[in-house]
Order: sequence, then structure tokens, then C-alpha cells
Amino acid sequence: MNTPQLVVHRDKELMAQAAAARLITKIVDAQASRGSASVVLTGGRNGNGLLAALATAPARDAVDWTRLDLWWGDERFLPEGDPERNVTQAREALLDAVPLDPKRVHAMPASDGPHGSDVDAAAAAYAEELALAAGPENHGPVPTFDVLMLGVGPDTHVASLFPELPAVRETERTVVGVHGAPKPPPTRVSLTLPAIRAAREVWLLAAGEDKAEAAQIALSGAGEIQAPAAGAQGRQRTLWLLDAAAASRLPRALYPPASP
Ligand SMILES: O=C1O[C@H](COP(=O)(O)O)[C@@H](O)[C@H](O)[C@H]1O
Repeated sequence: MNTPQLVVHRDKELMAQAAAARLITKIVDAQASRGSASVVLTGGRNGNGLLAALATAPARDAVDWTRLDLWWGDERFLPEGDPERNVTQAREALLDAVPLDPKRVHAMPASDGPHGSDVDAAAAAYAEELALAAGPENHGPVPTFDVLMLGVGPDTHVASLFPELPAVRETERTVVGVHGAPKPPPTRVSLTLPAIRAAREVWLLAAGEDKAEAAQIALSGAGEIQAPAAGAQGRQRTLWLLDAAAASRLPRALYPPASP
């Protein structure tokens, strides 16, 4: 377990731009030291804001997009191309504009895919895809992601791990089907906390007043079953990227001054 580090930005636009710049640097460094990079994307407003900022970032072309593996932390179990799917939104925000290798874009299955409406089979298939991508050096059933990003929900959910639901209690499987999520759609696919904790770095994104209470709860010693964001930690680093509104209920001693 490592202590979360916090970076607070003036507003959500600056937060998205700074996080995009940070991600570019991480990817470039990982490609330089290991040949390729692996990043886990999140859905939601803050995750898509970051991708949109990355699309217009001047340093975007510093990334070798063909040597990047993209995975997802969760997906809304809907038909391919549905505008509410996280992958559809990510494609619109960034992915369609950069030269990715399609074989390295690991979208989670759709509800009209090979597993039909069986979300548990879809989750098991994604777990298998992750296991196949994990080399012996990863010492486990998922690759050691360079960066795994998570949008924090107002109820402290991350990925599709909602407070008190069975998915957040999972300790064995890396990917699970989620039934009865309180946020629509109710059926989802999600990485579990053990899979999330395999990442080198976990970045939690929270911008806006509606995230202030969630940040306060998750960063004040809450348990991960009640506050899933509290259980999201990276092997080497856990970084909370917030705007001033989302940080407004945090003790001032937790973070340095916001960027001007
Ligand atoms: O439904 C989801 O919500 C969360 C948070 O989204 P936000 O719009 O409140 O920022 C997101 O992290 C997750 O990936 C997504 O499926």
C-alpha cells in the first residue's frame, strides 16, 4: 500500500490538460524503457475530458501510437457503437484521431458480441485476454499496466465497482460482470480491485463539486467496500488528480497550492 499523492488544479479544463501532458510523458518514458506502453482508460466525464485534451495537445505526436496497448477499466454492457459505451466515447474524444494498432486496442465485449447478453461470459473472456497478454515478468494474471486511470463517481465508485455490491468484494477474479449497478446502465463489465492494483500507477480523476464528498470520504480512511475509490492503489504510485472544486472538502494539509 502506498500513500496517495494529490495534485489539485484550478479548474477541470486545466486538470484535463495537465493530466494529458502527464500521460504523454508517461507513455513516452515507458516506450523508451520497455519498448511499449500499456494504459487502462476510464469512462466518464473526467476520463473523456483528458482524452479530448490529449487530442489537441501539442506533444501528442511524441507518442508512438502503434506501440501502445489500450485496455478499459470498465464498460457499460451495451451494443457495439452505442453512444453510452465507454469505448465509443473514447473513440470520439481521441482514438479515431491517432494511428493506433487496432490489435492493441482491447475494448471490452459488447452486449451484441460473441457472448450475447451473457455479461459474465463477456467478463471471463476479457479476463482471458488480459491473462494472455500477461508475460512471466508480470507475475500474475494481468499485464503490469503503466498507468491505470479511474474516474471517481460521486458515490465513490471507480470503474464499475459500486459501494457494497459484490464486484467490489471480489478477491480472485480480475474481471467481473456487474448486475444491478445503481448508475445506468445496470449491467456492466469491470476490472476488480486486485486487477486495478496490478498497475504501476493508478490515477484517480475527480473534477467538479459533485465529486467533493467522494474525494473526502475516500481520502479519509474509509474502507474499500463502502468507498471503492479508497481501494484503488498502484504498485508504485497512487495519484489523485483533482480540480479545486473536487478538493474543496479536503484538509488543506493534504496537498500543495493549486496551480494558478
Ligand atoms: O459510469 C461510469 O462512471 C464513472 C465516473 O463517471 P463521471 O462521469 O462521474 O466522471 C467512470 O469512471 C466509469 O468508467 C463509467 O463507466
